[in-house]
Amino acid sequence: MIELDNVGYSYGGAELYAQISLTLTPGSFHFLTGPSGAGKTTLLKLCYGELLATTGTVRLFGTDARNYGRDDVAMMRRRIGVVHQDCQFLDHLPIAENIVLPLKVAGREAEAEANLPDLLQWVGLTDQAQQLPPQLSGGERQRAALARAVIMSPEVIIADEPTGNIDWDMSQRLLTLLIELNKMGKTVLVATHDLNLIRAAKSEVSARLLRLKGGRLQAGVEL
Ligand SMILES: Nc1ncnc2c1ncn2[C@@H]1O[C@H](COP(=O)(O)OP(=O)(O)OP(=O)(O)O)[C@@H](O)[C@H]1O
Repeated sequence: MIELDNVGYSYGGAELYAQISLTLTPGSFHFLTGPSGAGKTTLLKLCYGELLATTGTVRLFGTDARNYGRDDVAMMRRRIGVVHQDCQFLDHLPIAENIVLPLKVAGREAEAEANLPDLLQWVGLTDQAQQLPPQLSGGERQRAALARAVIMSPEVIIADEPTGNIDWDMSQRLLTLLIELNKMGKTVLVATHDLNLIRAAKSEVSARLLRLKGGRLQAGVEL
């Protein structure tokens, strides 16, 4: 469903990578690791169509990412839920409003009201629903960001360092949620520095480890 074929990317200077190939098949679970600055966030952005490859081809749901028009790109992005590194909430809106915002923007208010209680319960934030994002802990914010990412029922979940600033118990809780999503059939791609998290996942899910280093993507790396 997401396919990178000999992809290269440059922000204008030197090439960050050349000839990266990767296929995310439906229902797969991948961890993406590698040193800071290796280009993990950039690679994720290529995978959800936020950036276009400088060379090579990215196919999203069978279509070359370059061929998505403005309307199609909005539709395509609803099929991919993204948990951003910094969560990107609107701080003046209660967390519940932030979570349902994508559905409301899509004009699906009734669905937003109907789905919210179950979703809040799933991420364990029922009691925090009316709090503003700055009032939540790091772990709560990440779980809220995951709830927002899944509210449109996407087929793919992409998470960028979802456990970056949270403690181990919270990290494991978030990992459990990601594994549950994968067991429901969602395709999951998680960028992380946290090798303990990857080790913890190994006994729970059949995950593939990708390592980005020196402009190369190694697949199936052992820890
Ligand atoms: N918008 C941008 N313009 C120019 N250079 C950028 C931009 N975004 C990222 N870079 C550079 O591209 C390289 C890769 O950045 P990226 O954020 O993808 O790495 P990363 O592996 O996710 O790093 P980290 O683990 O620290 O989050 C870095 O050298 C970064 O400075």
